[in-house]
Amino acid sequence: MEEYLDQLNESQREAVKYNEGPSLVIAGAGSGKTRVLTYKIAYLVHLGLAPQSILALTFTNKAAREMKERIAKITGDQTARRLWMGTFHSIFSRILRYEAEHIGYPSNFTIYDASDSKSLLKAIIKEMQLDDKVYRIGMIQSRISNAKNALVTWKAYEQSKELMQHDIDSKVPLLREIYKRYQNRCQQAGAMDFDDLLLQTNILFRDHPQVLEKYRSFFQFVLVDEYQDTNFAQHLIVQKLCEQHRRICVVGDDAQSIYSFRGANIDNILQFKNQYPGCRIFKLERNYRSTQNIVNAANSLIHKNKEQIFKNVYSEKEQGSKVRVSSSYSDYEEGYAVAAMINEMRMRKDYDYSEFAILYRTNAQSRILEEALRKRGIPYKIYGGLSFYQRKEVKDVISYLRLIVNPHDEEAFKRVINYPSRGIGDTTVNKVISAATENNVSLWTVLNAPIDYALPINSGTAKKLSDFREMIERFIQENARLSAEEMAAMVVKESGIVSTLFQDRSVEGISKQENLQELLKGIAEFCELRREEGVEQVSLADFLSEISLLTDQDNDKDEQANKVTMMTVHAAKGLEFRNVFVVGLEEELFPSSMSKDNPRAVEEERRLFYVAITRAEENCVLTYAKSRFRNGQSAMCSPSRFLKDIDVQFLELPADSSADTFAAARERFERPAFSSPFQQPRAVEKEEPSFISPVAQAQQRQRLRKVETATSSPVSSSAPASDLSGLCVGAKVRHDRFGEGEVIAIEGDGGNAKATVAFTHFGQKQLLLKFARLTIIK
Ligand SMILES: Nc1ncnc2c1ncn2[C@@H]1O[C@H](COP(=O)(O)OP(=O)(O)OP(=O)(O)O)[C@@H](O)[C@H]1O
Ligand SMILES: [Mg+2]
Repeated sequence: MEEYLDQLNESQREAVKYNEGPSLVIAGAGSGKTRVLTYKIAYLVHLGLAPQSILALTFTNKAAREMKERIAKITGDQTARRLWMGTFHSIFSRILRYEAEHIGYPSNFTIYDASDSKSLLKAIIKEMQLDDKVYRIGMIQSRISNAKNALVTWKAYEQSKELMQHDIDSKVPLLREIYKRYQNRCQQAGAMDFDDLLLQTNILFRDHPQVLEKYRSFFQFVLVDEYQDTNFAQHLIVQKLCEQHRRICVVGDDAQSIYSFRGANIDNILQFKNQYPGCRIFKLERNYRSTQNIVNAANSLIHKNKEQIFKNVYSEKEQGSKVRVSSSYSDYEEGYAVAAMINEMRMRKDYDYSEFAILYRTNAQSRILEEALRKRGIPYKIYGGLSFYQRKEVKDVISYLRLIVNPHDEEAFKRVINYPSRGIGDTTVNKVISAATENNVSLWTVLNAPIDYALPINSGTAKKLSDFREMIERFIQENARLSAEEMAAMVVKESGIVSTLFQDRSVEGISKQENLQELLKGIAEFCELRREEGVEQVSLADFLSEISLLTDQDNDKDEQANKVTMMTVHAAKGLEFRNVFVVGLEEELFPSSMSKDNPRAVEEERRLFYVAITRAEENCVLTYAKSRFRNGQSAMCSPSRFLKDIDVQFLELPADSSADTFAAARERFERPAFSSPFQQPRAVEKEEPSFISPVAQAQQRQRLRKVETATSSPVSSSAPASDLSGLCVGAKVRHDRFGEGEVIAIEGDGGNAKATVAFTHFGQKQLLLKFARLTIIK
């Protein structure tokens, strides 16, 4: 019965079978940590532990799903389904729904997503008449979030002298008042934001020992994946559940701790053995994911970090290709080069598109890459960015559904009170909000008794408000007997959404209609799935709680599709692909400009790069561009310092830089910024991406030209190389991308002729005339 354990190596098997106390598996990427966790769960079930008494916490819903599928293969479906397995947020939101009454929330509480929180904060800052350039939403949101993840409630915040001083020093003395109002408003609306799910669980366990006791004895075994990225709030929940029975197993890798900006604390894993004296520590050394070259390249990189637990990681797979470094002239060319390489690699070996991933540091990089893939006809899917449920037309419908389940939901209320337009203007809505705030009640409560709350409105407006209220009440009544899909169909019809949306015959309008249909289809499929699981009446509340916790990594509408995956490195944690491109390896981008001067932050960026490289099984390509369009202008960039951290013997460098010249460039990088060869104004020299065969290069050049003539993107031009015979120093010229400027020097001749031009908006650039496509204007 235990033959599945043969699929593990000796150290993994030992870690799985150890069952005499707390254990920690700490090991490098790809060494089978997640696999150990998965098999350990199956093993525990075989030992006789009831599956519902096992709690397994993962970093994404996707990881939980994959683990469950794997376990189901060993233990059977029925068993796997009963496990408590999911992200911290999804598991504890479930528990909070059962226990909501203890902490003053309704069990049908709404979960505010980041944009709901933002919208509420915006409203509060406006009501308090604060300057939103000083009280910047993003900053306020992250400071409140950090406070919550450190378990600082608004009351504790208000009483803390240190925090008060910190706020005064950073010129936002009223932050604590914002936090207080925000929290009160969430409470009035019966809503929790993501961070509340962890904070409120902690409050629940702290203030209600009998509840804690119940879950302590309920969860007989607790397992946590990616433990290095837990924050204080998560860490404490786990500790509370396990400190008595000590049946806990966590796995992680300090070298992959990449979420400190969200309060993750690497000490949680480093201190584990002190917290659970006598705990067994298992180390796994063999990497099963990647070729030797990839593992060695990643090792040589991470060893540059000062703070780390030393680990020996090796691969017994083939040596494989070296990690390739490719440079491009610009971010646009980087995109084309990646697309060309994907096609080339597919020609050489029969890879599916789904076996490629493009990883970037920031979501903003995806647009240019997408454009390049689209032009090459390469199918792709993007994780993160604006998810389906964030699109306006989809979120509008969802807001109706949220209001039906919880009519006190303020953000949902504000979205739909005048959508579709029913003549209820902002002035009226603001009156409702003021009355609600003054009386500490929800907007819905005011709507139900406008006279009691002395709402200053005329009879016409009063009628419109009461029509809206009646409609929502009717929906609420129907919701008691209809399924989620029937309810959604009724809402879009009777609220007037369908007739409003379907009047719009523009391309945009049609795409909105399609999204609406897609949403209805999604709800129907969800109901169908639940019915198959035996749920008779699938409620709206079920559907909403399912979608409210989808994370960036869960955009799996076309998970099975044969498409290239595009995502941030953060989102790629724990995943693996045969071929990985890590793009934008430039200073100011990777490491990011925010981290570059802070040694600890640079170490975290280096860990992030380590995560990126170690996703690759067979091929890993690292690319950088020499110029990139950022903040409205094209700027020169230098290759990332991390490229020189990798031992050169595991790299294949660009054709334009032999190992030596590359090393020289890297050395120069250490000197003042302007001395880097890549920062000199060598702007428009074209360079082909490296290591593509000459034939492919020629084809690519031809295709690039075709693409350039076919598009109107800022980098391209439809003008053929111009007649520059009259070009002289002092001439006024126009360039497609850089605009107007004056020639200040000309040197070289024939194909090598270059002009130095001082552009009005882009500064001085040296241009290779055969490519530059300048027009003389004076
Ligand atoms: N003993 C083994 N035999 C065969 N394949 C294995 C073995 N152990 C792990 N693998 C495979 O190696 C790959 C990496 O394993 P896994 O994802 O569990 O590593 P990990 O340590 O969790 O990596 P990460 O640090 O990136 O999360 C997976 O494809 C896994 O199935
Ligand atoms: Mg893993």
